[in-house]
Amino acid sequence: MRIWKEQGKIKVAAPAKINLFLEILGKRPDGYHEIETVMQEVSLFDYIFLENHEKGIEFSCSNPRLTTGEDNLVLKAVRLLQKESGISRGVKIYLDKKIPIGAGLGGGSSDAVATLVGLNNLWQLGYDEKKLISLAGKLGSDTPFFVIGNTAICKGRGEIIIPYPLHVKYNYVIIYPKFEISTTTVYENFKINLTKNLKDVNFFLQTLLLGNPEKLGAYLHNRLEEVVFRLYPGLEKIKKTLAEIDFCGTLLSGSGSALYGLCKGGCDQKEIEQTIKMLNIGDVFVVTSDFDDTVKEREGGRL
Ligand SMILES: C[C@](O)(CO)[C@H](O)COP(=O)(O)OP(=O)(O)OC[C@H]1O[C@@H](n2ccc(N)nc2=O)[C@H](O)[C@@H]1O
Ligand SMILES: Nc1ncnc2c1ncn2[C@@H]1O[C@H](COP(=O)(O)OP(=O)(O)OP(=O)(O)O)[C@@H](O)[C@H]1O
Repeated sequence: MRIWKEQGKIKVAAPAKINLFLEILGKRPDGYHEIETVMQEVSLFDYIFLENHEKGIEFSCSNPRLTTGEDNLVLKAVRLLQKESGISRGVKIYLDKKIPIGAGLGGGSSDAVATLVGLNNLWQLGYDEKKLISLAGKLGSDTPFFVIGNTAICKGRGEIIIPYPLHVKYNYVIIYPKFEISTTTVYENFKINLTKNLKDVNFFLQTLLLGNPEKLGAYLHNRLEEVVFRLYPGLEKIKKTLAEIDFCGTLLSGSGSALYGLCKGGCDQKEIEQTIKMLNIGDVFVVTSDFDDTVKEREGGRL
């Protein structure tokens, strides 16, 4: 999370994530699926602005299509912290929504963690990373990852985080076909086939460390693709169209609907962006895995 003060308000940048690898190991007694996934933060952000407010909780959002009721993950995070800390002080929150909704990019989960981090600072709670991870785990399966961010292996239902710091940079182009997919629906329709040859995350991780996209492309893996493409055949067509573009590999992120292409070293991302925009298959986002200094400066450092 990148957090800083701007005009007396606390501003938190909430990054999106993509899944570079996702394997489903089985179904758990609690109804969730046991997964092994490699998540990567990318430079596409929502922004959360927080300031003290004497009149209770005031929440607004730049995207009118997104609920600002109690079912918004930002408010779920506020309620959780109020209960946990016993603080009933008011707060005014504005969500500048840029991450596509229901896209498999973790936007809601990232906003929830950005709210936890922002309030931890505003209310001077002094919660450490371990505490924030535990709180985030109460808000969803993808949420704990965003406390650590960068690159991480996530296990369990996704709440067990193993940081996997990379010192190499990869560039991606994300395509959002402008429709939401329910994560619940996807998992409910997934058919556990235990005979299927499960992919080995360790081999993927060794390749990831090399920093060679030409090598990594063939090892991108998302076990949810088969069920998502069965439910939404149009997405498989988009993936095939993207495969004709000069990427090292293309993959669905999470439960979709967003797909992404892994760019070759030294490729012209802006040119690729223009090419895809002409295909008119969705919104296009050019992103990177390494928020270099300019991005950090633009997004702010830690308070
Ligand atoms: C698809 C991924 O985005 C990959 O990163 C995540 O696994 C989903 O994470 P998430 O959106 O935070 O998921 P949650 O909001 O916790 O769960 C939504 C629904 O997805 C299903 N679910 C989620 C995670 C998981 N490991 N197994 C599941 O079966 C459950 O039906 C759950 O009710
Ligand atoms: N702050 C929020 N931002 C986005 N979606 C939110 C938010 N709060 C609640 N939601 C709801 O959560 C659902 C999933 O939103 P989100 O954008 O996180 O999906 P996603 O990117 O597919 O997430 P994941 O990759 O974790 O499955 C949507 O139905 C949306 O209405």
